[in-house]
Amino acid sequence: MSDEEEDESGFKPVSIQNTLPFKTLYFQGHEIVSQKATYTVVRLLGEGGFGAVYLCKTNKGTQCAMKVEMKMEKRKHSKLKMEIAILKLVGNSKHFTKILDRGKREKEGFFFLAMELVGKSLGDLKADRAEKVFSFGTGLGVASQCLEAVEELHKHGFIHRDLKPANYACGLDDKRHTIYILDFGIARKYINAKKEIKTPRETVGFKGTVRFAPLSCHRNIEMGPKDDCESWFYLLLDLILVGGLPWKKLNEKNEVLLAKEECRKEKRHTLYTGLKYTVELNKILVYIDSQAYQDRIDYQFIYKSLEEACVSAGLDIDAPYDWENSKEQGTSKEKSSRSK
Ligand SMILES: Nc1ncnc2c1ncn2[C@@H]1O[C@H](COP(=O)(O)OP(=O)(O)OP(=O)(O)O)[C@@H](O)[C@H]1O
Repeated sequence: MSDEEEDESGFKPVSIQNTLPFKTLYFQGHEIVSQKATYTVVRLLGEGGFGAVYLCKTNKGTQCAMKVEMKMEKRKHSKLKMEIAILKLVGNSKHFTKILDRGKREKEGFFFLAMELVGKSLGDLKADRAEKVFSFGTGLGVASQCLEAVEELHKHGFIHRDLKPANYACGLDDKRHTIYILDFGIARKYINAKKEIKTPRETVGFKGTVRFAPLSCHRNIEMGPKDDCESWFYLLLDLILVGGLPWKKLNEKNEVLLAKEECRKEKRHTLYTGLKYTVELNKILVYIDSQAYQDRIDYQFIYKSLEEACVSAGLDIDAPYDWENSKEQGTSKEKSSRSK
């Protein structure tokens, strides 16, 4: 992420009036007042390295998710600033949460983003299942929507670089069949001001999550749209493989790289352990692996292959998802915090 990109965010914070220090936001009932609304913290939804996401209630009686990030002098790049820039750019796109409000508290040093509240993450939804994976039909249907979100992001000149089940969630109420993409903290612009693909840098540091990282990331090579597609493919397998990805139990980056490389050769079959309908899935991986940094992705080919895999299995890719068949509703971590 370059400084030039940070400037492109167009982030114009609105100052909010509140004098309580950042840490008190952790308490239920704490109020954040902006020019638009008063937000009351209901509960913590999740915490990251530099901030947290809260479930908030507005003075108009609606609910929203509020992401708060500490402003750190030493950090060059604000993750939240990047998230706001991307959400602004994609506008009302189906797979992205809408921005409701945003601002900055200069004195206490934090930024906030109030956004549309969504439901549980794919990681949490999967954990709710007895077998800890989705059914084949749900997995492929959900993965297809996950790719639509990535396609939209790529269309706007960004790559995500951290695709994984925890960074996607289902919607609430009548949006339970819609998948949302979250967390653009390490996204990168791969298109320059002239709308050309940026010249790849000679070497790039590791970014993202080891389990879902593409080969290029392990090898310190510049990532492009096809690398997001590779991470997306690991995500798809993670949603449906009962034993998880073959490198699930490995922690060391180089061991994981080796396992990913082996799955391209003699150990190909270990990628699909327990799956019955693998021809179309393997066709997708062959296609992704044939792409280079600068290539334009044929997303339609991938959607079509997913549909064909469902047809082979006698399933409808648009059928209701596993969680739509259960009555349970709720935002991320709600279940675990209720059961504590
Ligand atoms: N709009 C939203 N509605 C409901 N829950 C959300 C929303 N946005 C994020 N969350 C939840 O909040 C938690 C933290 O979200 P997210 O990963 O975006 O935060 P983060 O601080 O960037 O985390 P990290 O630093 O680990 O990447 C996750 O459990 C996520 O599902």
